[in-house]
Formats: sequence, C-alpha cells, structure tokens
Amino acid sequence: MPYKHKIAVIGAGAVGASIAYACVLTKVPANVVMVDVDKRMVEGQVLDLSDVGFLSPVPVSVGTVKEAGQCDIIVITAGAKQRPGEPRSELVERNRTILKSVIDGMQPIRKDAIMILVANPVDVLTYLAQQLSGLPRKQVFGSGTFLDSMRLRGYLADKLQVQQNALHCYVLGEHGDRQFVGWSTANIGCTPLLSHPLMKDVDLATIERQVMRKAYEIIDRKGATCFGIGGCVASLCNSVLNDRRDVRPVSCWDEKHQVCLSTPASVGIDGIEEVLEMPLNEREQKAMDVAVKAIKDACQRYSNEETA
Ligand SMILES: NC(=O)C1=CN([C@@H]2O[C@H](COP(=O)(O)OP(=O)(O)OC[C@H]3O[C@@H](n4cnc5c(N)ncnc54)[C@H](O)[C@@H]3O)[C@@H](O)[C@H]2O)C=CC1
Ligand SMILES: CC(=O)C(=O)O
Repeated sequence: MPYKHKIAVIGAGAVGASIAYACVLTKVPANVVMVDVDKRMVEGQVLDLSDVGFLSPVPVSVGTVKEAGQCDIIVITAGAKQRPGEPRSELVERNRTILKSVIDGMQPIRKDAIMILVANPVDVLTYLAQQLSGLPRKQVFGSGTFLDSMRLRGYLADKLQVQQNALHCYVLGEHGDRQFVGWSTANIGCTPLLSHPLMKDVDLATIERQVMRKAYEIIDRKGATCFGIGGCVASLCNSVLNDRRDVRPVSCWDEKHQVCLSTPASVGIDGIEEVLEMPLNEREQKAMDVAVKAIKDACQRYSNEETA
C-alpha cells in the first residue's frame, strides 16, 4: 500500500467501477478499496482495474464494509439504478434500505471520515446519511448537481467555442427533475454569459431541459450512466485529499432551507469548507422553492423511520 490514505467505494457496479477507474487515471493520492455484496463481481472489477496499473501507481483492492468505515473517504454508490424513463425520486424506497444496511455495517465509523453520496436520489440520501452516520454534517455530502453542471458547461462550450473552464455556471436545487440553471449569475470569463452575442438566439429553456433529460437519454440507450459521474467523484476525492477548496455544486446541508440540496460549496480536507450564498432572481427562487419542497417532503417521510 504506497499511500497513507484510503478511499472506499461501496457498490462496485457501473458507477463504482467508473469512479475507481477515474481515481486511478487521475492519480488520486490514495489506495482505492472496492466493496460489494457480489463478491465475485467485485473481484472481477479489481482484476480488470489492475490492468491499467501501467498508467498509474494507485492500487485497487477488494475490502469489506467494516474496513470501509475506517477509510479517509467513503463513497456510496450501492443501490438500485433507474429503469428507462424512471425518475430518480422513485429509487428512494429501495435505496434508503440499502443505505441503512451499509452505514450500520460500517459502524463505528472513523470520526474524521468524509462520506460522499452518489446513489440516487442523492439529495435525500445525503440527508439520511447525515442522520444515520453520526458524522458532522460538513463531512457528509453528495455529488449533487456537479454532473448536471458539467453537462451544462459541455453544451455551452460547444455553442460558444470556448474551453469549458472559462464558463462559470451552475445547475442548482435537486439532482433530479426539479433542477434548474442559475442563468442570472452565469459568466464567461468575468463577463455575464447572457450578454454574449452568441447567446442572443439561444433558447435557455431548451438547454435547461436537455441537461435535465441527458441521464434519461443515456439510460434509454445503454441502461446506465457512469463515465461523467466517475470523473466528478474522482475530482471530489482529489479536492478533499489535496485540500484544493474547489468550488463545486454538491449536495450539502443548507442552513437557510434546513435540508440537503445542491448548491456551490468549497470542498477541502474537512469536506464542505464553506457553502456559498447564491444570489437567485425571482424565477430561480421559485424553482429553488419547488426543489426544496420535493426534497424536504421525501426527507421528512423517511428520516424518522431510518433513525428509529
Ligand atoms: N449521483 C449521480 O450523479 C449518479 C448516481 N447514480 C446512481 O448510482 C447508483 C448505482 O448505479 P450503477 O452503478 O449503475 O448500478 P449497478 O446496479 O451497476 O451497481 C450497484 C451495485 O451496488 C451493489 N450493492 C447493492 N446493495 C449493496 C450493499 N448493501 N452493499 C454493497 N453493495 C451493494 C450491487 O451489488 C451492485 O453491484 C444508482 O442509484 C444510480 O442511480 C448513477 C449515475 C450518476
Ligand atoms: C443517473 C444519474 O443520476 C445521472 O446520470 O445524472
């Protein structure tokens, strides 16, 4: 084991394997430990990932749920995925049960562990994981709308013919059907995005819908999405272990709305270092209220049962 840090990836299906693969290729400074109830499958994933060892020093091994509880970062992807056309919110019944069994199996969890939720519906599961794990809220966050925001940047970068990293724009609220774009604060370089001449003929509602529907389109064609989220979560692991303080739209505890929702926050060694206050115009505030209500209703429905 060349590194002192360990990242556990619980759930070694399409998403877990893509996260491990992206961690290896981005040379995250840690040993990656993969965990799954399907023992033969997880062994197969680790054997397969060992073939990329010629490109990276990051080792990948098989571990147990108990060992995962002692890792520096615990990534949870274990759970059911959407069937074609199925919204993420319909996974809550199945995935909260899996989440509880995973968290119970890890106890006592290392006190300074950072837990990153990926399984859907990610905003609700992040809230439940904060309750179930006993960890401070800043140490438990979800991938949120990081992936959706990168999808948005992809569309805009193509349209405007600029590098994606010149665009500062976020998808906010829910990683689900009630997500929305914070157009009023979007920038290209340091100039307002909507003032760019090439944005004049762009239908914002169409782009917003394409971003929201992208997961459905991919699932319709190949049954699951995995590469984008693999990159996003590997990037979050790098932000934590290198204390990079990258600002990412992740699902985290929002003091104002008293729920976990997707909003920009800086991510570092302690998890969520700071949640940034996002100015919203009237349309965006209405969309945020709709997202908050949906997430809150689901959280309230399940939180008492889960902690009982
Ligand atoms: N937050 C995001 O942006 C994204 C989230 N997802 C979500 O990630 C989740 C996983 O998706 P896939 O990897 O495609 O599904 P998958 O079916 O390929 O893998 C799920 C894995 O979880 C394992 N598992 C189930 N219960 C377990 C337990 N108690 N302990 C350990 N492992 C357990 C299964 O054996 C399986 O290998 C889904 O909920 C999906 O909706 C997927 C893509 C993006
Ligand atoms: C499946 C999912 O949540 C996504 O690709 O956005």
